[in-house]
Amino acid sequence: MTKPIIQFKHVQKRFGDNIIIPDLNFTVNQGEFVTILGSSGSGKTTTLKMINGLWQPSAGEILIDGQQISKLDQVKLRRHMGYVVQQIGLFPHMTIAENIAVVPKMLQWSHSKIDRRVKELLELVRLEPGVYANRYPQQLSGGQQQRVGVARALATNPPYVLFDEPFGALDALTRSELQQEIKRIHESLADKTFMFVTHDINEALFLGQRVMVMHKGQIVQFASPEVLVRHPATPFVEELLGTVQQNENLWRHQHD
Ligand SMILES: Nc1ncnc2c1ncn2[C@@H]1O[C@H](COP(=O)(O)OP(=O)(O)OP(=O)(O)O)[C@@H](O)[C@H]1O
Repeated sequence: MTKPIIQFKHVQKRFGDNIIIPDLNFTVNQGEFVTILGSSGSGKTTTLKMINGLWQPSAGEILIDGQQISKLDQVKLRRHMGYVVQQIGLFPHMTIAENIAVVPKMLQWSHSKIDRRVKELLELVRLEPGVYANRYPQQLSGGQQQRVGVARALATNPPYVLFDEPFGALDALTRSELQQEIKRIHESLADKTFMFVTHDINEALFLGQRVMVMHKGQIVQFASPEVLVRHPATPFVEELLGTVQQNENLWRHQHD
């Protein structure tokens, strides 16, 4: 059965006089993998930041698991949401194991519980614990550091994980590997809700069970990849999909 887990009801966000998001309405169900796709400045990051309570909406309401976000304890809320960003933000003076263990330590988990969890997470993101646990971030490649970022976000087993362009700075091959990993991880963890911001349409279509297309602070289409490709709702979506086709044509042409 589908259970609404993140709901936006007439959400507006303004910075000063600037209305960035005029009236946002959507529902994400428990266990879904939703990608948010849109041009630069369309409000993707702002939407994610309102989900984890980093920013408050200027009007309207956001419900997390049926409860108004404004009434929830903000620290607890953030601990229930993993957050993975492009600038991973690993602490350079801490080992990989220590980086993953930051929040569990704050929550005063026992040493043995932390050790077990770190090992489990490193295995989940396919970094051999014996090799990587005691290394420092600068001894890892960009892709490996992103894997640590994912492990850290999952450390306390949060029901929601938010991703903000996590693979934006990686080369195409590493990016594609990590996309497959993140899809596998979502499938292997029952009932986790993933929301993933990207401006790469291929990434959005590959990862998302549904894709939310944003333009100028509004949702122009929120549908499965199949529906999006077959029935683009607006000329903007058509244009986005057209860029994929153009790239393919270019690639084919070059290899003819
Ligand atoms: N703290 C802020 N103060 C004022 N304006 C802001 C602030 N944060 C974001 N904005 C504006 O809000 C709009 C949406 O920004 P947001 O970061 O959500 O876009 P985005 O879709 O994530 O873009 P990108 O893909 O470039 O990261 C932009 O026009 C941005 O300039």
